[in-house]
Amino acid sequence: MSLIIGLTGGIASGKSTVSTYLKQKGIPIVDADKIAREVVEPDEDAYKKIVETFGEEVVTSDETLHRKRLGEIVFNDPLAREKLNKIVHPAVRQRMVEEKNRWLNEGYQTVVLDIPLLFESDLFHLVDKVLLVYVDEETQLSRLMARDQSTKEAALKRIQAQMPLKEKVERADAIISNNDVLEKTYEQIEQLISDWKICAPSP
Ligand SMILES: CC(C)(COP(=O)(O)OP(=O)(O)OC[C@H]1O[C@@H](n2cnc3c(N)ncnc32)[C@H](O)[C@@H]1O)[C@@H](O)C(=O)NCCC(=O)NCCS
Ligand SMILES: Nc1ncnc2c1ncn2[C@@H]1O[C@H](COP(=O)(O)OP(=O)(O)OP(=O)(O)O)[C@@H](O)[C@H]1O
Repeated sequence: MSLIIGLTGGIASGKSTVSTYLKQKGIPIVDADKIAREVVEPDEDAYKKIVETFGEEVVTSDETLHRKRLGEIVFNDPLAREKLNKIVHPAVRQRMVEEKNRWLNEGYQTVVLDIPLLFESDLFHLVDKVLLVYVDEETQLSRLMARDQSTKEAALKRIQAQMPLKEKVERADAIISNNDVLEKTYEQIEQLISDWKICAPSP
């Protein structure tokens, strides 16, 4: 029996921290953020649509996407964000499913789909269980500002582009609280591996 886990949370809640730990245990991770970068490389359809929609100002001198500039546009304008999501999300979903199926075909029984917008994009049908990484609002804001070297205003805009973490809590199958030191987070992951009988070893 396979187990597909949807790993989610808010921005800077600690999804990568959890997925990195699980990866070290030999569990395959399908990373939506990574795929979202791949599908907007210059030779991809999504790239062309983004440039048509947002103009040359979102392209750098080496023809790659100017992520900072595009981020400034879409995190300040819900309609622009909706347009970008409509271009990028279908391609991301398709590649996530392909990647997950490849791991299953190789004989892995547990695959983790790391999807920041699992709730917002209603992607429950892709997973068997939802694992939420939780932090309180203050911690989320300070970690986001520190990691991205961003202002409070910019960080809040990004947080507010997502469903509040407190609402996500109610719909998750399990929650990892990442407010404390990393050691405490790792302990909770170990407990979850045991509770959900997660099969770590490669086939
Ligand atoms: C706007 C973009 C260019 C900004 O790039 P940047 O390098 O600054 O951020 P990065 O991609 O690393 O995303 C960081 C985090 O922002 C949040 N985020 C990204 N896109 C969105 C979005 N459309 N809505 C809400 N939150 C988002 C996620 O929590 C993500 O983990 C980029 O985020 C993007 O292309 N977003 C659209 C695709 C998308 O929704 N990706 C998220 C998962 S599929
Ligand atoms: N328990 C912790 N204690 C201190 N710092 C932490 C802890 N967990 C994560 N961090 C830091 O907080 C930041 C956000 O963590 P991480 O990148 O894992 O979040 P994320 O949910 O994957 O973010 P994103 O949504 O942007 O992809 C990082 O700089 C990370 O090093």
